[in-house]
Amino acid sequence: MTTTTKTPAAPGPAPAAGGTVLDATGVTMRFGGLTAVRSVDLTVDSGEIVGLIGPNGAGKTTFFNCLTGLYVPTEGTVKYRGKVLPHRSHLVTMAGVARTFQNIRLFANMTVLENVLVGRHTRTKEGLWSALLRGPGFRKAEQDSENKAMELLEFTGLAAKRDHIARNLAYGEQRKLEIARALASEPGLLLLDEPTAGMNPQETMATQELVRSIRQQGIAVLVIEHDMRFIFNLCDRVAVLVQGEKLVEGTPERVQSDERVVAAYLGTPFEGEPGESEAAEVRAAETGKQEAAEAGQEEGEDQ
Ligand SMILES: Nc1ncnc2c1ncn2[C@@H]1O[C@H](COP(=O)(O)OP(=O)(O)OP(=O)(O)O)[C@@H](O)[C@H]1O
Repeated sequence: MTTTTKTPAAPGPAPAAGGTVLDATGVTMRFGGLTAVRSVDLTVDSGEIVGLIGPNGAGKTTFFNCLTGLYVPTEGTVKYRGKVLPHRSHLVTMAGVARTFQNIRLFANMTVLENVLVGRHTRTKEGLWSALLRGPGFRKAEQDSENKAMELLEFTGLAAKRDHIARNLAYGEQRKLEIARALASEPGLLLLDEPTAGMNPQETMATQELVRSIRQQGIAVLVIEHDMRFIFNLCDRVAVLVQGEKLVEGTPERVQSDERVVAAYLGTPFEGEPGESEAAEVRAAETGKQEAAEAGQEEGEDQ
């Protein structure tokens, strides 16, 4: 995979320097009796790449879904540039937050270019009548959109495949196309859900470079990924979710050396882990039983 940066697209207005782009406060998501995300606070600042990691089932994708209007959080608020985001995914995209999905969601039978053009629909102003009449305004808007889509295909290294059918692309290219399509909506914040899943090491490296280039375009990035090397090489800050709760947040160095994070990944309970108090009670009871049994055995031996 190659990342072409020579003709960088200019996706959307560059965010003002500094400041908070995303501000999620107390986000909780319950499904019946299951609390998938519990009171999570997370910010992403302008120009930042923030990583969200955690073991399988930790609640990462559920949290993304709460941020992007797919789920209405049971509690909590999500603000983008100081404004509460609506609970509708297309309105969230219009507000300036775009995302990719863990399971690639392309229009499989459409061309690469068409997929990116679909991503531009939130930014095109031409109405239904203009489209039906195909007047000069519509044709100009269409040409502008195509130019922008082509810039994004150059940017992601897919320009040569513009007329290929999406389903025929290699897996890594499909992931890049998802990113190009998300960028087409001119976001100020891009959420990537496992962008390197299924990629080989070269593709993963190229994706790392692509994400850096996206940041250079003035777009903040929040990324979920299981590939720790990718996360720790790329991110300015990393937050760790475990059983729906934010366990640790900090620089990659700090997170990497936190013994609670290591324990969470190895499946070893640690002090303060959700459910640890119950586990401690069970251990105490087990120890008590064992001591009683040993005492009984000693008594027997003494007799
Ligand atoms: N729509 C839903 N209805 C009921 N339970 C759900 C729903 N979505 C997610 N869950 C549950 O919420 C928990 C968190 O799932 P989620 O997919 O967010 O975790 P994750 O950290 O993204 O996991 P992975 O890394 O494996 O993708 C899991 O127990 C999951 O089964």
